[in-house]
Amino acid sequence: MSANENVLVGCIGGSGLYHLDNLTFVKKLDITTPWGKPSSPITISSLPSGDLIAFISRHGPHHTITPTEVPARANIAALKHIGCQAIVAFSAVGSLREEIAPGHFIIPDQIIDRTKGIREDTFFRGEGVVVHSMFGEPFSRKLNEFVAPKVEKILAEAEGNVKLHTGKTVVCMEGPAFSTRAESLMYRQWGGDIINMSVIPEAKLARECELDYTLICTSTDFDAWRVGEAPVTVEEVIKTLHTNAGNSRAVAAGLLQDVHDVVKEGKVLDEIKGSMRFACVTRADVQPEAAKKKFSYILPYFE
Ligand SMILES: CSC[C@H]1O[C@H](OP(=O)(O)O)[C@H](O)[C@@H]1O
Ligand SMILES: Nc1ncnc2[nH]cnc12
Repeated sequence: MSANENVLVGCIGGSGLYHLDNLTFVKKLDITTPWGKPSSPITISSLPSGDLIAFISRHGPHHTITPTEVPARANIAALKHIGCQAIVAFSAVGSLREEIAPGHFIIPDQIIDRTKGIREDTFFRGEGVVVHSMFGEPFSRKLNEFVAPKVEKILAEAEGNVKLHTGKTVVCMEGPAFSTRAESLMYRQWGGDIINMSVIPEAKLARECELDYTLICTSTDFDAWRVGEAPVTVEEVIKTLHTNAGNSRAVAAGLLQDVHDVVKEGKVLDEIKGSMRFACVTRADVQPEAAKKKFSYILPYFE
């Protein structure tokens, strides 16, 4: 790669966001990880400065992968393996709150996991090695705090003066069907503010790889909780998806250089980097060699 240096920042695009703007294409990487192939080839592009950014389309370039089937382990492992230290992911979400209107942006800081246990949500299962990552704060607090004011400023300058909400809780459901009214109302009582189908296991796997992970969400609908109004449909989601994707591209274009720079300086990494060093309960001398080799793809402690 005609690199200024490594690819330090990975970007994952969600529904409606299948490419980024204001970048110069460098190459596509067709990687196979020990956990299979990512959702899409990884597009490596350069920012105007020459610094490199990696991009993966979560549901594939033509949206052919369901939320349950997203190869999240391969996506995260591939980004880690090529040198990424931080991930800026995007997601289209439903709103569980009156004040979060379609079109608004949200950077959540908590997750309620309502997936059904059918997704591969850890690198450490079936390998004879027991690892427990810390996940009390599922997003990178420092990266969230770094990006929020920048996103707010970019949105204030964008058409429509789009609002940004921070400090919210995202519910992650299995799908693919949307929630029932009863579920939607229950999520509100639980403290959920927005809902999607993709933050789990992405956030867990990013943590297992010691990646700083932030999720920039765009609201597309009011889910199913508003009594007297029709529950969400794909038709409704698609109505706002296009505008939201345009705004997400503007956010990415205005944000990624700053994220790259702060990651390069090591400023946002001091909490999560190193967090897996003592997460393994299984003694090194009883860890199977094959497992160690596999894990060395994503973490230095198994080398
Ligand atoms: C198209 S509506 C449901 C779908 O949209 C969101 O995808 P993503 O998070 O990748 O933007 C949501 O999580 C569901 O997968
Ligand atoms: N209402 C909703 N529920 C789950 N995921 C979504 N993505 C966009 N809107 C959604």
